[in-house]
Amino acid sequence: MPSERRTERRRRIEAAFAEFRRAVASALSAAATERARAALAHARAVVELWVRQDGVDRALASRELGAVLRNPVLAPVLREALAEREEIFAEWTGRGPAEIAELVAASAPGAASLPWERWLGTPGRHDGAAPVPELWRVGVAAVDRAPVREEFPLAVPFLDVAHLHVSTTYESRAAAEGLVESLLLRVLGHFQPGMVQIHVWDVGQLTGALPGLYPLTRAGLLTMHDPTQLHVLLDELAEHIRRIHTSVLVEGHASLRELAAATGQRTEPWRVAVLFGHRERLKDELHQKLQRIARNGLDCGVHLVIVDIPITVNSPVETIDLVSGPIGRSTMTGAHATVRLDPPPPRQAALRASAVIAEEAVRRRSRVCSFEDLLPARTWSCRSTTGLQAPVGYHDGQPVSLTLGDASPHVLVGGPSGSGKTNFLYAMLGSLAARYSPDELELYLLDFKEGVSFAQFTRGRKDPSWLPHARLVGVNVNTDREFGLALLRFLTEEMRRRADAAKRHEVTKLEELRAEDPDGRWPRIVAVIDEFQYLFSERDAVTNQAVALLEDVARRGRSQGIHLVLSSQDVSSIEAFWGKPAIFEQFILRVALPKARRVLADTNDVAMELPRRHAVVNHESGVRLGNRIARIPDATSRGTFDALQVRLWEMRSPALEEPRLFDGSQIPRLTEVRDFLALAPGGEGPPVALLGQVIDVAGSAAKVSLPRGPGRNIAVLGSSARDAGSVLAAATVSLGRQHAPGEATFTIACLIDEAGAAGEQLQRDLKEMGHEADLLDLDRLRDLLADKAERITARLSTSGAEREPPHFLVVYAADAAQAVLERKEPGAPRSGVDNLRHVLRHGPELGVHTIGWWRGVARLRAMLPLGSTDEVGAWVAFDVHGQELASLAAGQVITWSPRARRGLFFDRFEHARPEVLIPFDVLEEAR
Ligand SMILES: Nc1ncnc2c1ncn2[C@@H]1O[C@H](COP(=O)(O)OP(=O)(O)OP(=O)(O)O)[C@@H](O)[C@H]1O
Repeated sequence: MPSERRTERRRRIEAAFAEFRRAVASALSAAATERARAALAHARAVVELWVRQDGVDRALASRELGAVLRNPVLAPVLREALAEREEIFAEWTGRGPAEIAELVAASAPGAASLPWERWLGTPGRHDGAAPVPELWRVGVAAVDRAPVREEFPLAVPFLDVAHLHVSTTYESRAAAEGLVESLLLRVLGHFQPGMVQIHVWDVGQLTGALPGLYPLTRAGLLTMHDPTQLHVLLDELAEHIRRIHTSVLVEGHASLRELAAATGQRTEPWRVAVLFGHRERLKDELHQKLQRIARNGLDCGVHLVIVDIPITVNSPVETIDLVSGPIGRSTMTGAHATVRLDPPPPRQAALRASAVIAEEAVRRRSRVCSFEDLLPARTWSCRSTTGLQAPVGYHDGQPVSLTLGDASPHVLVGGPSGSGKTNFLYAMLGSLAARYSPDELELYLLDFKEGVSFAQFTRGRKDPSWLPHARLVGVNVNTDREFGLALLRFLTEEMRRRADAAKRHEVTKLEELRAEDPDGRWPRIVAVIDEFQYLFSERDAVTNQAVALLEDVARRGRSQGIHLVLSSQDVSSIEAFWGKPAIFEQFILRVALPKARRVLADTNDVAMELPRRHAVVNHESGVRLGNRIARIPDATSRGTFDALQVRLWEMRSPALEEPRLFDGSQIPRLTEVRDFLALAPGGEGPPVALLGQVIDVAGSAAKVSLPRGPGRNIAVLGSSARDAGSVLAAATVSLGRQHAPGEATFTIACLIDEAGAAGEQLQRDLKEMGHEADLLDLDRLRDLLADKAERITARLSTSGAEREPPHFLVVYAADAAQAVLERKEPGAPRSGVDNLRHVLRHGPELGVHTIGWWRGVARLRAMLPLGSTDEVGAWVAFDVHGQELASLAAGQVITWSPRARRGLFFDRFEHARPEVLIPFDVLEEAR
């Protein structure tokens, strides 16, 4: 039945459809659940992403996201985010802010971080020598996402380490000005007035910025610059940076900070330039100038506070971006902390404080700076490794320093008589001596002035103190230019010693040597020669030698830490100086006193206008750009240098010896001379006769060695019985000191009455030493010579004759015997003169040495074999002119004009040329 089948089919179809719908429905419902699940997961993932992106606190704070987050369905996301944040901040919460607060308190002491109520109104005390605060407080900050909002102080690095860049919105500009004013008040409150100078430039206005600081303008501590003249300010700053590099940072220090750390003093004030812009880029040229200052300023104490001037700089800059009023961000705290600036001190308090600082600055500046002001807070705290630096005067209350080092090794000081050169030298020496200990600095001081202006440095009759740094002090030397040569020779010798030591350590400079040999004693040496033109006062050998030595010291002293200070009243006429560029070019540092001529460059006439008691200190070879004018305090009145000297003297090491004194007016005592005291019987080598003192730094004796060999006799020439007697006595007594009694024979012959007393004194002296000493008259001398000549002949003809003890024959006024000795006695083989010649010629080989005084060169020659002078190997001449002496010095030209109490000494075995001798004081002394 077809219809039943149809029905059945339909039912099956319907069932199949029903089944299909069910299946479809079921499939559809499953898909919906999955979708809902997926949607929830997606929603949570998205919310988590937002939370992670913005931070849970920001997300909760946001109206939309906050509502979403509070949906219970998303609770796990919030829970997890909060837990995670707690975990992340666990280290920070409670501890972090406290640690920062501690750090700020330590790095920003006093006015650098304390609330203004604690310090504002009192001028700062720090002079810049102590470490500068590393941070300066500007406000507080808090980490945006921290679970607990905890504020911590925000302090920024500033002086010496970073510039500050502030950018504002329209509504936060006032807050930025408050920030700058507060920061500067902190800086001004920390340092002594004058140590910080502020320059303000505001593109929009001539005045108006930083009103709380206005009173500072009175004292020149704040300068408002013309809005149209930014380039002038930038040029000034650039020039200042250049000057610091060329005249202050000259010893290899990279920055003023490093220099202050090395030397213990800060001589240059900081300069802070505050620039207010209006968010527009500067013109290229200005932008580049500013970039250069930013790049180089920090090392030279030049700091920028830039407000609203877009600039990219390649040097440390802290940035504060103010977004709304005092709220913003800083590079110090990063992108995740909000900064809130401290409110600035009330205007009236700021004005009062600025007025107090200005007053103090004016007071300090107008106060006549005293010698005391030149002295450092801590005596002997500076190191001279890289150079010497010391203030010598003041300009506007700021110290003006002088630097001796690689870049400015030597100083030339000039000024007419009475202009204050001596006073300047005292100020300089006092300032140096108070800073550097005697292990860091040695002084060699020579004064060619008539008078004794350097006598202060040595022990005096009333004042037993002496300057511990002084190793040599020369006074009354104006007639003996050789003292200058002696000093220069000593310096060249010392340069050689230092160069040798440097070579051994494979270095080239003193600075490196000190690093390689930290236990060695390598002080810098400052050698002062006052009125040095005396050295070159004649066209003679002394001048030539002085020029050569000076050139050497000037050129090589630089690297060996040896510095010359040459001072003169008339520098202009010193031909030997200006005619030798190799010398004067080394004198980079020039000091000109009022009306000094030629000390500075020819076109620089500033010294002509200089008031009394001032000096121009110029570290740039005298060019105008290098002028620094300083008022020099009184350093010579009682209670100034002398008081310092007593203090330093009391601090000296007990091992330190007194300085050697060159006193041209003093005659050295034989018995006090080191070389004499060192003599004793049984010494090694041949006996040595001491004739007097030569002019050298060691105070050495003029020595003649008397080995058994030809020519070893000594002649003293001249008419002065006193001087000749001194040489004869010194030679004989010193020989006596080297022989035990009986080991040598002494015979004294006194041929004129004038010398009688001296001969008798010498005999007594020898006897006191235990020696046999005959005192002969002319007749006995003739007999002795005859006898000696015969014995000498006999011994010469006997080979292997026994060695006899030495015999010293001392003859006063030997020429007086000529007439008598020339007479030939009947039956005698030779005349007395022949015998003398024989003794002079052959005696020394057999230990018979004659020490004789002849009252003139011709008189000596008359008693020597014709044409011969070989018998006289060593001589001292007193009032004899140079040309007469040529024959006794192998024909060399001798320029010598006799001077009172000075002899010329020559030992042809030892010397290339004669040298000056000071006879000893040998009288009235118990030996
Ligand atoms: N800066 C100063 N403050 C106070 N007194 C000073 C100062 N400079 C110099 N004098 C005084 O002026 C006088 C002359 O100074 P000083 O002797 O230093 O000059 P000088 O150039 O060395 O002169 P001369 O070459 O004639 O010796 C001295 O009495 C000195 O005390």
